[in-house]
Amino acid sequence: MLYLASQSPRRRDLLGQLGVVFSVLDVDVVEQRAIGESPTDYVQRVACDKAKEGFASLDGYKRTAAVVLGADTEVVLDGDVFGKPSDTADAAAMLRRLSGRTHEVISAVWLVGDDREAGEVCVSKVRFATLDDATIDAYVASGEPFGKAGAYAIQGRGATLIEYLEGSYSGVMGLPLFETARLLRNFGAHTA
Ligand SMILES: Cc1cn([C@H]2C[C@H](O)[C@@H](COP(=O)(O)OP(=O)(O)OP(=O)(O)O)O2)c(=O)[nH]c1=O
Repeated sequence: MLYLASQSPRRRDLLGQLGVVFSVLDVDVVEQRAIGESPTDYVQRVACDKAKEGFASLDGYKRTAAVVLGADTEVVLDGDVFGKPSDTADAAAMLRRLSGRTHEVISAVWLVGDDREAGEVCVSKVRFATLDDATIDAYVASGEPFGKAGAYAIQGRGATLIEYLEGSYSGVMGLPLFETARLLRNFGAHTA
């Protein structure tokens, strides 16, 4: 049985696109980058922690045949990791920094089974248009930035801020589907 350890509605929709049957587990992992931890190591670790916490939440008898998927997505600019904005000012500050620049979006997917684990990382580049204060304020006021790494959603109005994307659209949205499908296949997890 495949489980998705995530509260993100985007990840549910994206995993559904693969045609796999899965159940959702609610996990609540503390996302805190350790001192000296690289952005990639951090994203991988958090994805792995989510999958492990999901696996640990299963009743013992369900664990034998279980595969739990955890994922994490962060926006990285100049070595700084932008997670989900804490408030309006934080969201506006992130968008001001992303304005007119190219940043990376790192997404990791991790699978944890009874006695094994495997993961993949996907890095995409996103180029933002130069944004004036009025555009930033209006976008923040729309509410869309909240709950999204880097304070934008490529799948929403945020698309109007993006000049180009080099990489994986689904990866920026939170679950890189090419990598996820390959991982599930290699893991021997059932796909329909
Ligand atoms: C950059 C970007 C991020 N996001 C979202 C994907 C993730 O849901 C979120 C990054 O936060 P995450 O911590 O990766 O995920 P989450 O807290 O939403 O869900 P969970 O930990 O329960 O799996 O940002 C978009 O929806 N669109 C985008 O363009």
